[in-house]
Amino acid sequence: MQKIVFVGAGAMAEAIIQGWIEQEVIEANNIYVTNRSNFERLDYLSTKYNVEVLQNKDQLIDADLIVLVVKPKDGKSAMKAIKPYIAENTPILTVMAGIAMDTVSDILGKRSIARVMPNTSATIGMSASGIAFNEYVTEKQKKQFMKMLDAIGIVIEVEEDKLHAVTALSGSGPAYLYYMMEAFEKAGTEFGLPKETVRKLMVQTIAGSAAMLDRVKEEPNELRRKVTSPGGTTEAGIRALEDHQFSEAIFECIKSAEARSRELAKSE
Ligand SMILES: NC(=O)C1=CN([C@@H]2O[C@H](COP(=O)(O)OP(=O)(O)OC[C@H]3O[C@@H](n4cnc5c(N)ncnc54)[C@H](OP(=O)(O)O)[C@@H]3O)[C@@H](O)[C@H]2O)C=CC1
Ligand SMILES: O=C(O)[C@@H]1CCC=N1
Repeated sequence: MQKIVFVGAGAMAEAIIQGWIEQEVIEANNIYVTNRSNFERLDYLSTKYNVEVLQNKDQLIDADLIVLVVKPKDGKSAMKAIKPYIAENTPILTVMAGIAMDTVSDILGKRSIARVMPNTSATIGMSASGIAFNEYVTEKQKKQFMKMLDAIGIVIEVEEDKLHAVTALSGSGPAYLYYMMEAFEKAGTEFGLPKETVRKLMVQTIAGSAAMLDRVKEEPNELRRKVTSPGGTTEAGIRALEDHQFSEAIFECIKSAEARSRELAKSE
């Protein structure tokens, strides 16, 4: 990849840019960034990561890849604005939640399109991404896309329709876990521990539990059973979670996010 242009320069663009640079997917000076109007933000990215700022749209013509990473509501206008300047066969990687690849090709023309749902842990090479491809993506391009996404975490190919579920689970997922951390920190400090102590204990507990699930190949309920002594503390804690409909709350969380992703797809 010689030249990648990011259309959109917000949180997710930065996460991917940082990940690609750190994982040496592409050299910083081959990455170009553009946005709608926030020039300070472009300055910040160019100073922090040594990426180039797109000076005018004529520079889109020789891009090897265009990454669309604007909010879904801005997707159509962003695509219409670049359409007259891009080459006929430049592949597109769209990171926009809820916008179908058909919508992208309706505006930008028939071409190779990959649609990915990463998450912000791409920043540290730990994204969990789902990806779908349209019919114009060649096997060679598919391999290239998979390699690029693999460099910033793990990537799993799914049918495009299933990206709504991926968005609800792993796209939004970091926010749920940060929300849970906020609750642990609030509870832990109320019981007399310094916030920093609670953070260290819980970060390690979450990382350790995730690593156990990944490595020991046992089901979550089996691992849970091994922690739960009859009549002990864990049992008391789990009972309180059940009393407060923990499983139902998680189900509603995923259901609401998945439904919202579908709504966004309809409204765009
Ligand atoms: N944040 C996350 O955790 C994840 C986000 N996503 C998806 O990534 C996309 C971007 O999200 P995020 O980075 O959080 O959003 P941000 O609001 O942080 O960034 C949006 C960017 O889009 C730019 N923009 C808006 N309109 C245009 C336009 N017409 N032309 C060029 N650039 C434009 C904005 O520029 P300006 O500031 O100048 O207005 C800004 O740089 C969304 O579709 C989201 O669904 C996917 C997975 C995870
Ligand atoms: O909240 C959102 O809409 C985006 C998609 C996944 C994470 N953030």
